[in-house]
Amino acid sequence: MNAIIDRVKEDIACVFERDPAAQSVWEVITAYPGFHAVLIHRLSHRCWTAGYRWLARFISHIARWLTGIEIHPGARIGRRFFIDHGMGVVIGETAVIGDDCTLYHGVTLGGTSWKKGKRHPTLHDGVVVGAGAKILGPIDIGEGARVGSNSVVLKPVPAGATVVGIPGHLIDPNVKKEKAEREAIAYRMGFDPYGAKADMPDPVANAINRMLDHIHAMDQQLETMKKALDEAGIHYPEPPPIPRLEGCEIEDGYEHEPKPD
Ligand SMILES: CC(=O)SCCNC(=O)CCNC(=O)[C@H](O)C(C)(C)COP(=O)(O)OP(=O)(O)OC[C@H]1O[C@@H](n2cnc3c(N)ncnc32)[C@H](O)[C@@H]1OP(=O)(O)O
Ligand SMILES: N[C@@H](CO)C(=O)O
Repeated sequence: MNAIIDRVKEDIACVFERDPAAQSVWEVITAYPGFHAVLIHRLSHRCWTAGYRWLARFISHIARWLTGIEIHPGARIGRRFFIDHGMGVVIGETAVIGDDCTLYHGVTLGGTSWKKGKRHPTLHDGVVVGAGAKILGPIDIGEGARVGSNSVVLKPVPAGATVVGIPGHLIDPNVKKEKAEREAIAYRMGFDPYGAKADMPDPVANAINRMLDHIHAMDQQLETMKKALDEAGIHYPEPPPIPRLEGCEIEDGYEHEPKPD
């Protein structure tokens, strides 16, 4: 019994970690359909595994009425699972969800086949699935991966990756890094990197972009040379650290000044 209470406490605590709108424990207990759905699923799943299959289905059907969230009682769900908002979430029979996963409303963990057997996705620990996303088929979504809202994901996603779009494609971390760098430089020079329209080229931005391309090419050449020297066992003096501006935050290895509102 204590173990059950501890789990419920965890289910409540994780809402505060992942929803800035959460006000109080009383609010979570009384007004969070995702919390209700998970609680009822834990009961229906027990009935399912104990062989009371109709009862399990009936309980999950009642939960669907109450919350707008449909979780098949056969689905295996880990600890601290949070469904925010919840309406329209559908989780199939053979879905497996690890610990600390989060779903938003409208998410489907669905199948693409009419054959029995494993046909729904497996979400590893810490996966976040954005509103309206559909993950279809017996595919693995790796630990800590993020699925963008409204994506349709049909292929496995590696741990830590972010996937967006239809069909889902991975966001290239290098492209993201480069974008952050361009933004940081643009803000430092006092202009909005999103201000210039595509049909009105900005000569300053173009000049900076060309400089950045050049710096990237040099970076890559230096990396290749360092690697070759390392492989050949040739020692070289460590380069001095890159000077950082005071007060800047470092993210992804780049300096960021606070963005203007
Ligand atoms: C009431 C409520 O608030 S309910 C809460 C609803 N919120 C959600 O469902 C959150 C889901 N989160 C997302 O969709 C996020 O966009 C994430 C996690 C996929 C990506 O976030 P970040 O890693 O910060 O990526 P970032 O915003 O820098 O975008 C990277 C690229 O992906 C694109 N992108 C981001 N999200 C999506 C999406 N859902 N679909 C298509 N493209 C997307 C961006 O446009 C950008 O492309 P660009 O480099 O060509 O400009
Ligand atoms: N509940 C989350 C998403 O809507 C927030 O308020 O940010």
